[in-house]
Amino acid sequence: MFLENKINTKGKLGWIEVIAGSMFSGKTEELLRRLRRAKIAHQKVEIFKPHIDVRYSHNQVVSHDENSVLSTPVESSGNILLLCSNVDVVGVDEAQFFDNGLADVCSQLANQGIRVIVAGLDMDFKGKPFGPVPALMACAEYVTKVHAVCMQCGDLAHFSHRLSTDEKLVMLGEKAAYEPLCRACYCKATHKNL
Ligand SMILES: Nc1ncnc2c1ncn2[C@@H]1O[C@H](COP(=O)(O)OP(=O)(O)O)[C@@H](O)[C@H]1O
Ligand SMILES: Cc1cn([C@H]2C[C@H](O)[C@@H](COP(=O)(O)O)O2)c(=O)[nH]c1=O
Ligand SMILES: [Zn+2]
Repeated sequence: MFLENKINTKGKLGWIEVIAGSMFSGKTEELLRRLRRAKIAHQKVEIFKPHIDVRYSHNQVVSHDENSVLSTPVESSGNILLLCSNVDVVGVDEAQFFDNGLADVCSQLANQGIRVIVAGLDMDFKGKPFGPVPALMACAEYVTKVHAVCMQCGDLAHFSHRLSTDEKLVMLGEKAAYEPLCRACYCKATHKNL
């Protein structure tokens, strides 16, 4: 389990944590757990999500188990910088939907002494790196890869298999639209060779 350092000990800078994995792997729950602990420690926390993520709520980060926290929807990563004065911890969910400036924004926040915790899909439904998440994983001090349970065989899953033939990169949805699969079951489902 991830245990946090103390914020800003002896004038040190902040840092970046990334929580990445497939759909249903517990990214949002882990993000909410870390943010809850920061609030218990009386740290000032701000939470952001991309404005296009209206799946459960316009202004809340919500997990598949319906745990939630208020958040600010933003149109671009640059808005996060503008909205982060006097903050100890910044949380970002659904990072895959942000622009490629997100890694730079998170680095700037960390350089200002802020702890930045980012959650997002590392791969899209085709198994390709998704948006700014891979770059963030490269810049982060701490990367936690979480896994779902494969809906076909029960192994660890790290692919998000789309159940429709829709080819759009961005298609919001949950269980009716996607299933988490392990590598073997994903290859079988998408007719890729092992
Ligand atoms: N196939 C699955 N594997 C793991 N968890 C699942 C699965 N299907 C539903 N869940 C539920 O989803 C929860 C994780 O939700 P959430 O944190 O929102 O995931 P993520 O943000 O990674 O999509 C789990 O605690 C579990 O109750
Ligand atoms: C794989 C994949 C997913 N999406 C969408 C589907 C959901 O709305 C979110 C992921 O949410 P979660 O909190 O990780 O469950 O992303 C997409 O638009 N395109 C994709 O390829
Ligand atoms: Zn499987």
